[in-house]
Amino acid sequence: MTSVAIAYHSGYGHTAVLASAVERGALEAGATVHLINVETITDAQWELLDNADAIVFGSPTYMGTASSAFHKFAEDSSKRWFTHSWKDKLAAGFTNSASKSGDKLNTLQFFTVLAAQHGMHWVNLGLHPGWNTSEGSEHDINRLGFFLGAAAQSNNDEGPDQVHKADIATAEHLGRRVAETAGVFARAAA
Ligand SMILES: Cc1cc2nc3c(=O)[nH]c(=O)nc-3n(C[C@H](O)[C@H](O)[C@H](O)COP(=O)(O)O)c2cc1C
Repeated sequence: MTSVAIAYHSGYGHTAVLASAVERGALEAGATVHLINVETITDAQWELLDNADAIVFGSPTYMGTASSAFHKFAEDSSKRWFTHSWKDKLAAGFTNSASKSGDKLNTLQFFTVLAAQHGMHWVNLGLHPGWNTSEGSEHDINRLGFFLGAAAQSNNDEGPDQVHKADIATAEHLGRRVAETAGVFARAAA
């Protein structure tokens, strides 16, 4: 069985809803999943990351990049960088912000650079863009048309219970895809 860890931060709960969706998707695909809030990460949870086949990074987009709590986690991960202990794990990512764009791409790109610094292999979203034809709608999966990872948009005046269903479905897809890809890598290595 493959192991997927989700290392995420959420200041106000919206990104946490997406983290749970990634978890559901990975569970559906048969992985063992560990959901880890990086703001309160413990030594035991660092070990779960060390033992995972894949780590999915998740953060809200704050001021055009990942949150400061996520950046602290990224800096703290430099201890693993020294020993290359996350090398050849899979990595993927998701983010959420109030605006349709909101500069979320920069957050996903930051995750890819973090993954590359660790020598990890990036798993992209693997979906065509939704909501980009006359017959498309905001209910399409991948409605915001990202490729690098799962991106969500949550209105500033609504709570986590209103996170868009299409964005939740997109995050579930990412979880499934990461778990399935981890299975492919595990079989190839066996
Ligand atoms: C400090 C701060 C900076 C933000 N910067 C952005 C931004 O750059 N782009 C954007 O679209 N939304 C921005 N937002 C809105 C958040 O991304 C949005 O409220 C998101 O749903 C918060 O996720 P969370 O509930 O998981 O913390 C910002 C919010 C805060 C608190």
